Amino acid sequence: MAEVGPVADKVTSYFYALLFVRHPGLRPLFPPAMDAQRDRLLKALLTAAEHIDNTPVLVEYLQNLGRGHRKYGTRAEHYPAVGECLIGALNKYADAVWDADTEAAWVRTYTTISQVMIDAAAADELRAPPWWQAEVVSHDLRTPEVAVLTLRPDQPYPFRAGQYASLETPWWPRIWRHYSFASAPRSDGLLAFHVKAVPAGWVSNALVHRARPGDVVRLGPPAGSMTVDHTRDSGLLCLGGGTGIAPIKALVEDVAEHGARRPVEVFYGARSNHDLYDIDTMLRLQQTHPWLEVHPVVDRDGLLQLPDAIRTFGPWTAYDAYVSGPPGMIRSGVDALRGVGFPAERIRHDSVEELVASGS
Ligand SMILES: NC(=O)C1=CN([C@@H]2O[C@H](COP(=O)(O)OP(=O)(O)OC[C@H]3O[C@@H](n4cnc5c(N)ncnc54)[C@H](O)[C@@H]3O)[C@@H](O)[C@H]2O)C=CC1
Repeated sequence: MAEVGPVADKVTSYFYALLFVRHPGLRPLFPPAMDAQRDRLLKALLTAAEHIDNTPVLVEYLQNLGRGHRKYGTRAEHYPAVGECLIGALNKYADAVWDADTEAAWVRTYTTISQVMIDAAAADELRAPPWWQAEVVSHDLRTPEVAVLTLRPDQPYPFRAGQYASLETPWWPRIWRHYSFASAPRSDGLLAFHVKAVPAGWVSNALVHRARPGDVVRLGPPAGSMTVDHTRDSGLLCLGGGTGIAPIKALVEDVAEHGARRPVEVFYGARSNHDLYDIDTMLRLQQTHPWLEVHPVVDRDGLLQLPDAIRTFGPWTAYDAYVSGPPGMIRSGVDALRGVGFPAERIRHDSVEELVASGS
């Protein structure tokens, strides 16, 4: 991987060129514009390499990836074609260090990775569709850029509070973006998402400015491990920045449904009062649940940012932490939590790489 890093862009461009020339039938499985897709392949490889010594984490990551690939129409027989082109591209750009042993090691690695993905997809096929269709049943514009959407899936959609789904709109076929569920599973089966239209964000702009009740989107399977362990009785320290409050609200509902009296402290950060678009809901939840404290944190010209706020409260020794929001906030939130003594294994958040890829 060390040789590949500096020429990563070239490797991925060459890989896709090889793939589409040798296997033109696979082109329709990919989005028309390939820029974000190029990054994704490499991110997946780097994530796999990063966790190579932690088998359970790696296997779970790959299983999720395998299940998630069903919605693209990926089948088991596509994997060898991809592997052959990937190894062709690596060979070309890591020429200086490439020999028969290197090739054999990559073939072994790729075969193992793809087998885990293929097996997970096959197991998933027995219990879930590759994707769900979901109708927009309400669309509530909370600020000029933020909409809260409620969707009705065409069949039951099982998920856990704190997870996210990939979503494709009819206006940008084959372009999928991740959004966290903004509610715990509901008895009426409806799903809620908070979406902020970001500059040049095709999917987010379509969802905020174009989607209306009656429109139908597609959802991939649920993913993500920012979930509550109900076997523990530790408190929850939650940092939600901007639309990152969505999964935090879902976690609060989840704790409420489990009836446990664990303390939950929510720090809800925004750039201005106006951007605290869901504060009324959070304060209503606080009124209903004596174990819940909600602290709005509004940026003061960058002087007090959301992660700084946790230093003024505490101690947090009996808490697990949940962090959700823009990638920069997650990074500084994790730093701040480590700074006040949180061990890494008690901090949960979604992958920053996924968020960077999905923030549009
Ligand atoms: N599961 C998750 O982690 C979720 C993440 N998101 C992400 O949250 C983001 C929401 O964007 P906006 O509402 O525009 O947020 P924003 O840019 O308005 O920021 C929200 C809050 O985070 C703080 N913040 C932002 N950057 C920071 C940094 N580098 N260091 C410290 N604090 C920082 C701000 O001060 C503010 O309090 C999107 O990128 C979206 O993808 C949204 C939903 C769920």
